Amino acid sequence: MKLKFTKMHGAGNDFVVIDAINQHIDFGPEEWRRLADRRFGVGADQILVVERASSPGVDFRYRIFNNDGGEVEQCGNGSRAFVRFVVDKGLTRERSIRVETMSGIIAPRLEEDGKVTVDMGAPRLDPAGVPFDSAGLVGRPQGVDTLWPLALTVGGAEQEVLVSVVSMGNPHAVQVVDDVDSAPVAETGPLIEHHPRFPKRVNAGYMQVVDRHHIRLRVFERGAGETLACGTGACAAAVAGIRRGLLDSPVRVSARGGELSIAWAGDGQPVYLSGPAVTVFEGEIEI
Ligand SMILES: N[C@H](CCC[C@H](N)C(=O)O)C(=O)O
Repeated sequence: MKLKFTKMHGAGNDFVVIDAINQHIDFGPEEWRRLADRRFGVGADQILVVERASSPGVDFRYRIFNNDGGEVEQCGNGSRAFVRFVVDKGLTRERSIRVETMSGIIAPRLEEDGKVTVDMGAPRLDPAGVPFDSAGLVGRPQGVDTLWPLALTVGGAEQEVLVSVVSMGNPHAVQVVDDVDSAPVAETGPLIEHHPRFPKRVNAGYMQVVDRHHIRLRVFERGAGETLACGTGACAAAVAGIRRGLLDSPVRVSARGGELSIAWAGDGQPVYLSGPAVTVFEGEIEI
């Protein structure tokens, strides 16, 4: 079939966005994976599929597929691209939208300056909520957060990495590093992503604290590898840093692809993510 799509990015985290309201899409994981492939398809970190909502009081539903074709619960940068898309396509006249995702309702808002702020909902930090298997592990209390030791085998040598586990609807394991540029993201990112203690795999965050209101962040994403920015990863890192007493809200997050801003008022409160959403080109592909 001929498929119309829009190529977008949020701070360098790139997407293929599909209008599934005006196009009938009946793809499986293989088609999503081929569409996201950077050689055999259009290429993107994630595919975003825009549908009419099925629940009352909600405007849209959007589904998220990683580069590996797997459907996932949440995408922070994607939620901003989604808003830019539905406004630019005239699918809504609203600027504040309630949208249903696999992990619940989020509320993005298109600001006058073109940035988008998203109420990403409240984080979960209990292992069952992530999901994370903490059986037999002794957590290391750090402030009001707990650090969990992950045993990794890197180059044949055993090492232990201490991570905060946070769910933003999707799972994150965040560690503090001295310098993100020299952090072993390529070596340990895949090992953390596939660690047996994360039954649904996990996004691996590497956070460098610049000051109490600023971090540098790299994320090896579940199902996509290292991306230039990760919205939910930025939320998870800011939450972990605030709970550990290392950061104060708001937190400026410098990713390799651009700047994001996170605000969080503490336990049980929603995390607000702000940042850019850019349309790169429109296209059509036979798939
Ligand atoms: N790789 C993520 C989904 C995309 C999240 C990221 N692109 C964002 O902006 O939040 C996962 O498997 O949970």
